Amino acid sequence: MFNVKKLIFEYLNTGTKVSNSPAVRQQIQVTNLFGFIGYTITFILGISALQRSDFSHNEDLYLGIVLLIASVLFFLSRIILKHFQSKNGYTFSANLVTYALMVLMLYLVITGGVKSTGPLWIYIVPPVVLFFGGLKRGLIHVGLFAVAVIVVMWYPNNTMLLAHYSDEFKSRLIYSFITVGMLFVFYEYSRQRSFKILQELSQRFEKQARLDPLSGLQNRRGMLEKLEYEHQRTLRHTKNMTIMMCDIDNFKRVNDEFGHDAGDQVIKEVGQLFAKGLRKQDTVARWGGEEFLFLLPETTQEQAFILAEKLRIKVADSEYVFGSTRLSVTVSIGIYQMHPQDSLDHAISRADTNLYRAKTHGRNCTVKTD
Ligand SMILES: Nc1nc2c(ncn2[C@@H]2O[C@H](COP(=O)(O)OP(=O)(O)OP(=O)(O)O)[C@@H](O)[C@H]2O)c(=O)[nH]1
Repeated sequence: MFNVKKLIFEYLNTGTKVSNSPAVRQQIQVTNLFGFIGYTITFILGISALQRSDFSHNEDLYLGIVLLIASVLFFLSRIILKHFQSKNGYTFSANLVTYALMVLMLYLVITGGVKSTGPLWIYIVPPVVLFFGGLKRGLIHVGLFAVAVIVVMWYPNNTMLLAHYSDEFKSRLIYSFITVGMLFVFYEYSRQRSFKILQELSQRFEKQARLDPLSGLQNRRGMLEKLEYEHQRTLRHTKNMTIMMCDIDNFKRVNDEFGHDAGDQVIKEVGQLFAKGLRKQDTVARWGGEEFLFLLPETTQEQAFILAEKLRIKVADSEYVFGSTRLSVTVSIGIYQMHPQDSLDHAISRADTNLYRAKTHGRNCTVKTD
């Protein structure tokens, strides 16, 4: 079945794969839309100008030819975008539309188009060039275009004009063009600013959604994403990967004896101590309550054991100060080195089993699979 909706969707999204940025993707969609409107309208107007001209040498013939050339250039921009699905392809395509449009508009101003109505089309220049070129380049293009129109219209003795315009028409045209241009510049500036603020906010929320507010470490969600990524990488490159599950011992007692706030402080400090003791490629996350999960890429369980013992001793040797209270805690750690056939759930549960064994061995110790 002929699916019009799908066809339109595919048409508008041609070339959008070149970028993950919603702003750039939107820009490409508008380029596609403008390209379509551009080449169909110029094509229709071009054909009707040719028909009017009866193919004899008059203004309509030239107008028709210029409009058809513009139509071909707009169509070409789409072909470039489709075949060179890259950032350079998009830039080239957008520049082609921008310059073809500006030259066409200037031609309409010079010749007057149909019965001197040609200049009325110039108002489409500001929105199109600002959208395609962005604020800075767009502003330069609008400015250059306005200067070109002024030069053409006010050149001594109207030497550059083929059409006749009254002085009132020329001045009103340029004033209104500058007003419309400035409004679009302001609109584009506000649009870009709002977009930037929204993007920053969304990035901040995205980051926060992966962080544990108490310890500042990754939370379960952030860690699961990292685990998934590392797991895939390890499988692809047949590398070692070890995980460690760690739990603060008798933590209930810390809460009961010193209060929940003191317990929170201990979780935070132990977390920071862990984070400081790791290499850049390792990750530690607060997995839940007083539990931490370590992800150690390219590490065997023997290497992990050395690290775990170092961290365990560091925690035990540290003093945690809460007001006038000084307390110490210990941790138990379960290690598991992943095998290629292991699922993540299986690996985590095996690390958990080793942690349980550490607890039953009297706590404050590290257990790996024998
Ligand atoms: N202060 C504080 N306490 C928490 C937090 N999350 C969990 N807890 C407490 O941690 C304690 C964990 O207790 P248990 O699971 O019995 O384990 P435990 O006392 O550490 O004993 P073992 O694990 O067997 O060594 C509970 O009292 C929880 O309320 C937290 O975010 N802050």
